[in-house]
Amino acid sequence: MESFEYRNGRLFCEEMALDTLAATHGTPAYVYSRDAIERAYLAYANALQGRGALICYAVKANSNIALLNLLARLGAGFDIVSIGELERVLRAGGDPAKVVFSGVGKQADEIRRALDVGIFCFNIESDAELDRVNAVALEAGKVARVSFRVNPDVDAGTHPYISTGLKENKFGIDIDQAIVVYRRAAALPGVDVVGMDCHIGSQLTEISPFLDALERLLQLVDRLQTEGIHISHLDLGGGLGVCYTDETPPAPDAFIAAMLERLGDRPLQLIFEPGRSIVANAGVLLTRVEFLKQTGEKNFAIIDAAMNDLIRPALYSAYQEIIPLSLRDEGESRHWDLVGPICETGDFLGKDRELNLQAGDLLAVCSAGAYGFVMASNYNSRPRPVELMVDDNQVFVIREREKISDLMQGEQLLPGDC
Ligand SMILES: Cc1ncc(COP(=O)(O)O)c(C=O)c1O
Ligand SMILES: N[C@@H](CCCC[NH3+])C(=O)O
Repeated sequence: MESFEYRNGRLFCEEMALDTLAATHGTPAYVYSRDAIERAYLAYANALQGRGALICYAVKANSNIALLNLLARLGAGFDIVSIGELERVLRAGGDPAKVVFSGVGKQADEIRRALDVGIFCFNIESDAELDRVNAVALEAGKVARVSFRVNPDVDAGTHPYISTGLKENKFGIDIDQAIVVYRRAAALPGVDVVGMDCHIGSQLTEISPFLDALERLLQLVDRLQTEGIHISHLDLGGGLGVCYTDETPPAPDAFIAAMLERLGDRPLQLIFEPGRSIVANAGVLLTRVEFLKQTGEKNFAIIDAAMNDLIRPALYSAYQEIIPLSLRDEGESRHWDLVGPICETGDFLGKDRELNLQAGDLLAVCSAGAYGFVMASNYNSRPRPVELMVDDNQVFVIREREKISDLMQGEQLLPGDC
């Protein structure tokens, strides 16, 4: 996390000391570094320069409109999976002509809205979805540009819950059946077949599964070409991993170079849909130690952030580093389970972490920029945290901390007489 570093024992995000932010804005708090986000995006953009490629940031990873706006200003396109995500992109100044629409269950009103604003392409995931897109487009007097998400049946070597490119997964169209769907689509009047896409999983730390998938897709592109079905773009999805602890995923430029080498001079426009690799290490979750509780068995540090704020540890047993905002010379380190106040045994952000702790200490849960706030909930009626964006020595509140009154918004008591 290059944009986060210790200076004289205090953890900084760019030019802002994080303990100062915690004092001003409270905890738990998500903090993002503008510089880190921009650098991560530019790593892709620079590696693809001159190729006419589209980098469609996967909005699901972190959908705050301030962050989307930063990426839109750099020229990013967006990968969306719902109309809510599309409206965020539009609100953030994103260009609809650079939007791809993924997801297995697009609804008719979502398709209609996406057609209205003129998105780049629908990434279709089934035969039935093709019929729906075709019907909605005809009804609207439009032609939808479509790509088919092919499931290439490759093992991404990642956590089973975030692996998506195996035959047993719900995603995409079986590569062996895809040709039939392409043929059918080519004859439908409401769609224009332009692309092929895949996304084989998330947090991949090796290049080889991507290359395997690409190989299989290219064979299909060639086969379609012999039948007169011309594919003009190839969307290779997202999935590049990041370092949470000791993983060594390829850097975006090495990953892109490997893909480009395999593609050679084929006249295919390339699309990527990175999410995690743009934002994960650009964010931290700040939390405060409320109590230390030592049982005969274990040492628990009860913190003010919980599984509702960051669910990855509970959901995937994901490991995220937890570090102090201020380093301490005196006292001794012990092994702690860092647990939240929620009434669930699974409510932990870290287990067995060696830390020198006292009650009141401030901590940062690292690599929290992706799949952090977006997966937060109000479980146990806990307001969701504030989101802050640091830009050099300035800080901006990009989403206010929720208030207790927000929690009951839209709820109604039953009439007194029933
Ligand atoms: C279709 C699609 N594209 C892109 C992404 C982004 O993936 P990642 O955050 O791993 O880059 C996802 C999520 O896994 C996805 O489902
Ligand atoms: N939410 C997951 C990744 C899922 C990716 C979405 N397709 C995570 O936190 O790792």
